[in-house]
Amino acid sequence: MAPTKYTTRTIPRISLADFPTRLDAITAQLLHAAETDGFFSLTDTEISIPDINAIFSTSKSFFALPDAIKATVPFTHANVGWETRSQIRPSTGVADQKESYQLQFGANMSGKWLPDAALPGFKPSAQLFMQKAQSLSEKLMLCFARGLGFPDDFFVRAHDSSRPDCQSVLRLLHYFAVDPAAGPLPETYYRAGAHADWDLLTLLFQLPGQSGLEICPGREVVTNFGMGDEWTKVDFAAGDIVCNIGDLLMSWSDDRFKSTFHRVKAPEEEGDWFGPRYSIAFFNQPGRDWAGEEVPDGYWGRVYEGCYGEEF
Ligand SMILES: O=C(O)CCC(=O)C(=O)O
Ligand SMILES: [Fe+2]
Repeated sequence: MAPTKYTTRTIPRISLADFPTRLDAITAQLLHAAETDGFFSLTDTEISIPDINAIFSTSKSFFALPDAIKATVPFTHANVGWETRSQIRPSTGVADQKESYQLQFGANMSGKWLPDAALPGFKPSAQLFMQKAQSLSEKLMLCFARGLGFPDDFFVRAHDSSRPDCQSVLRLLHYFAVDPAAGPLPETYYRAGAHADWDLLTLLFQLPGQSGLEICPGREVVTNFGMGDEWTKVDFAAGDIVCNIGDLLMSWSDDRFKSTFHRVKAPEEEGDWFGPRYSIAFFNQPGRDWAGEEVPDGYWGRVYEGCYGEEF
């Protein structure tokens, strides 16, 4: 594989400490990050390192099950369930080298939880973490709504997790180990091929040492999916939550905020992480019945078509 060209970009690290009293300052920092590289990391959030460790051990216990059991909760296009080596990215034309299990809050999960006997405690642990991710996301939604001059609860209502048709997703991810002795990997082998997320906003939980996440901001992309452009390895401290703007917030902000290409590169160079890689994404996606009726006057004409809940 042609070696990747790397460049340094500073990914802002934003503290959410004293959120209610520092709301304006935090909003200004979030807006700056959203307007530049579209990626930032959060520290001092309500999600603690023990919370993150707990969900990673819950996730690992799921992936350790035999495929025959995981296959009893198969992926469907409602974006729930388990898949393995099946997500084909337009950037690579082949499936990502991973398995994932997608969980939602609402009716789409019917039949997609394993029975408790198969994995005791999995469902309450996952649901508790989803509530925490939702609550943190709502803080960011408030800031972005203010920044855009929308009503404070504009994004929160569209992404309300109590809507029966809420589409937000917790995605547990497991990228397979690579044997460094097995020789060079095929050119198309990525753990996750380059893509932008199509949601409002993504929270990414990563384990220190399990590198691979890289970004390439859209305004600097001149080759297909940025494959030949300069990438930046995402660095983060233990407990930090890496966040990125999705296509929906880019469109709702009239392109002011940037949805950025990112990928998980296959390990190939010294210093890369060849072992199994676990990560967790929380995708904020509007309820299927949300139809944009709450967009403030004067704003709607500038927002792209095709960003109603049903179309996601
Ligand atoms: O695993 C990661 O670090 C990134 C995952 C990701 O970008 C995605 O699932 O959309
Ligand atoms: Fe992504």
